[in-house]
Amino acid sequence: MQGRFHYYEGYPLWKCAMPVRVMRLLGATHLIASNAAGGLNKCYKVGDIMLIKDHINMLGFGGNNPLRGPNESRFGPRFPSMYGVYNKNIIQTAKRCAAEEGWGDMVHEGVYSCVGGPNFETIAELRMLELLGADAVGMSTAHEVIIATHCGMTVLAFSLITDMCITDYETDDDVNHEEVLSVGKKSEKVLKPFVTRIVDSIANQLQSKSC
Ligand SMILES: O=P(O)(O)O[C@H]1O[C@H](CO)[C@@H](O)[C@H]1O
Ligand SMILES: Nc1nc2[nH]cnc2c(=O)[nH]1
Repeated sequence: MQGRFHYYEGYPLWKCAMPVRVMRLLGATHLIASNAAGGLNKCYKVGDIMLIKDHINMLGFGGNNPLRGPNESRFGPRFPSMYGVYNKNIIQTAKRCAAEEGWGDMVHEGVYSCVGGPNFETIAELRMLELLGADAVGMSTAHEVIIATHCGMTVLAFSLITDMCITDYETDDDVNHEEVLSVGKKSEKVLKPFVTRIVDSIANQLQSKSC
């Protein structure tokens, strides 16, 4: 997909995530999701990549979930497990691909927190997310991953850290969407070969399994 639908645009979550079900029906078995996110982990730098090992779905705490409503059992069960959603083998594959390209130092593993947006978070909200164990924050991905997991897809997701979240009141720094877009654009030269390598590697693994 080029781009995605967001909750803040006014769509319900099931609609934001519907393209994932379409891809599944077309035969896709794996979802590779990417996003732009603000870095909460102080070890991260702008332009780094965070392989998502787990998420905190802030929208879900309030009962807003893409699976809300009658369960479509042709896709999956009513109460899907969310343990091991982010496939550990593929995370290792992605790390290996990064190391082979010499990008090992800029690739981390962390927890993504999904908020509703469209406003960026307050400093107090960011501090809370940090306390909860989040390493990065954004306004997407969790609902797509829930839908992919429900219908049995294998998931890799990663965040491009486009800005570092501000968690102190003594700064004049600010966050803005232009910065997010510009870091995204600049990182294309890393992200394209990174994803291509991962896809090749997954395809090779699948092929050798089927032999
Ligand atoms: O998560 P993606 O769609 O990559 O984009 C992130 O960047 C936008 C904010 O600048 C928000 O849409 C946020 O979710
Ligand atoms: N703080 C913050 N930075 C971002 N960069 C991209 N998305 C986000 C977000 O949701 N919050």
